[in-house]
Amino acid sequence: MKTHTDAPDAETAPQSGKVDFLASLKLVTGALHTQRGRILVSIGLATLSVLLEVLPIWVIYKLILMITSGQATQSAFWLHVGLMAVTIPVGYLCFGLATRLSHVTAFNLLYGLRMRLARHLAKLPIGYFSNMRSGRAKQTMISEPEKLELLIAHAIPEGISALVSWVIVTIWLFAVDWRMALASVILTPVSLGIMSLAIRISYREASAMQDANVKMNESMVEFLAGMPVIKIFGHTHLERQDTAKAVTRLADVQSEMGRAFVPLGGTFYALILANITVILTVGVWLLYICQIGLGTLLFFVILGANYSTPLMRLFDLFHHFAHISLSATSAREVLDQLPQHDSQQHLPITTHDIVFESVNFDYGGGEVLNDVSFSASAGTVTALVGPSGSGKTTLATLIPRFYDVTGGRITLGGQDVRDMALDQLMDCVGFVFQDPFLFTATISENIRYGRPDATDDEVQDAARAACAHDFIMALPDGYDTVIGQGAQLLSGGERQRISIARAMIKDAPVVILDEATAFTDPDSEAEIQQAIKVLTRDKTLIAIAHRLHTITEADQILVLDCGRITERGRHTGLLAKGGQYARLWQDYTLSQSTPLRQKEDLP
Ligand SMILES: Nc1ncnc2c1ncn2[C@@H]1O[C@H](COP(=O)(O)OP(=O)(O)OP(=O)(O)O)[C@@H](O)[C@H]1O
Repeated sequence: MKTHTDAPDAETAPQSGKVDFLASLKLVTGALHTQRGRILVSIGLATLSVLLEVLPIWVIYKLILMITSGQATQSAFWLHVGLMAVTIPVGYLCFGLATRLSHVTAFNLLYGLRMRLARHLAKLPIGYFSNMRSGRAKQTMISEPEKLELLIAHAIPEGISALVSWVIVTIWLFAVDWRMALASVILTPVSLGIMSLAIRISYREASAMQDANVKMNESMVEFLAGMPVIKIFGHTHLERQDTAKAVTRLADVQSEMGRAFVPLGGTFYALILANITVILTVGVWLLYICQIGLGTLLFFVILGANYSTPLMRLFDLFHHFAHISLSATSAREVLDQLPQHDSQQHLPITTHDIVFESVNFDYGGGEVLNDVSFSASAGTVTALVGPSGSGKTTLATLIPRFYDVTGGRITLGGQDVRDMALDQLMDCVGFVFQDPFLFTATISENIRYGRPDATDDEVQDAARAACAHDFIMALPDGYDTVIGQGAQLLSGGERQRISIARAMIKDAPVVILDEATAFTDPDSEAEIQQAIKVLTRDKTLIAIAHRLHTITEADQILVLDCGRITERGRHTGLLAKGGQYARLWQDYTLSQSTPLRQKEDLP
């Protein structure tokens, strides 16, 4: 029997630490062709803008030549001034248009990449997410793709135009006077050498920097999420938190990078500035020996001094490349994760019984379920009980394939759940989680999540059946009240009832309840039990229960211990047997009648 294994550990998967120089480009090449026209126009405009930037220097050179040779006329003077007056704003206009186009391209590609990541993540097995900390997830989805903006919006148009204009200007300089041109470029090989060393250092440090960044992100998210615990245990001093260590580590890595990088950057800029000294020395000497005129000297002083400006742009862009490539690598690694196997075959199912056949399962750290076999007939109630950690939730989550079994098989209506199309399986199964998750949306949108085409009346009927209608109507905007993070906060019991309403509206033939009444108060528990009876009428119900009085009428009770079924039967039969269930029941009834503090405990 084939098994479909879960994804590798997400904590390590997206962070290989290796820098693939072309990773960023490879990541977007598929989408780049859709934006090819925009990119080419943007590069063309950026190049034109750089050339228009140096054109006024040529105009000044021509003017000086005219004046020094006594050929200057008023009309020629105004023509040249007019040309300068046009080229400067046109150059800026071209640069503005190039930037606008490159940003539109970048945002389109980023949108596409994020959608690709989100769609791909939705296809990955749940195991991938349970190993992923929210700080890292945020980094992969939000911060890392953001860095590609620098590549697409700046590096491609500005980098390519800088390179092109640098080559053109070099040729131009040599065309005017090869000796002066040589003086202008003599320091360039040293500058390029320093640039390549700086890029190599930045590639070496980028990995440590990204790692420190991710750790700080994770730590910050945890720090904020754990604030109530931090406060109650008096750990509010940041110095005592791991967060402080993560922040310090990032600062250390940044300083280390600065220490390695700043001297190189400084030398690079100093050499660029030193260019003028060489040009002036050679130029004044050539002027002195009458080899060049004043116009040529001025031309080289102005153009030669600016000659390295494109190099400075490249230097600024290139030292970000390592970070961009690492971000692209981690996004690539997410996209390379194998999606959960989906047969995409809608198999014929006439009944909705669930059968576990010698099921084994482990999360990767030892067996959690061992040789579990049972059959839950359609329309019956199967209760799972057992000590904490015995594997009840794990067993239940295998049915909708949150994880795939590592041995044996699970069938629904006679079909292996792995052979069914995922959407068919999901249509068959409703799940009420122990800690229900509600989206930041209105209450009716949250309930309608169970069936998007449900009418308002159906949403209200489901809420009534889940005993949620009354408290919803008492909220400021009733069913239109926005709930979730940063909005109207609900109690645990209220959230649970909304999630029951959501499951009710889905009306799936198999329902799994993971301690669905855990947060309900005694007054509403009876009502919710009644609602659950309505929800699960004629359905195959698998219910995990710690509150054992809720499952006394179950058709079968499975007692789990250390991942094995140790007892099975009905409530009365299991009590009469006097085994593990009887002991659990005794402990449960005792805990229900024991006050938090006995009278004799009081001082
Ligand atoms: N995502 C996970 N990754 C690794 N181990 C896990 C994961 N979820 C649960 N486990 C382990 O599997 C075992 C069974 O856990 P499970 O949550 O299924 O037990 P349970 O009987 O439902 O417990 P409880 O009654 O406390 O909810 C435990 O040892 C637990 O630590």
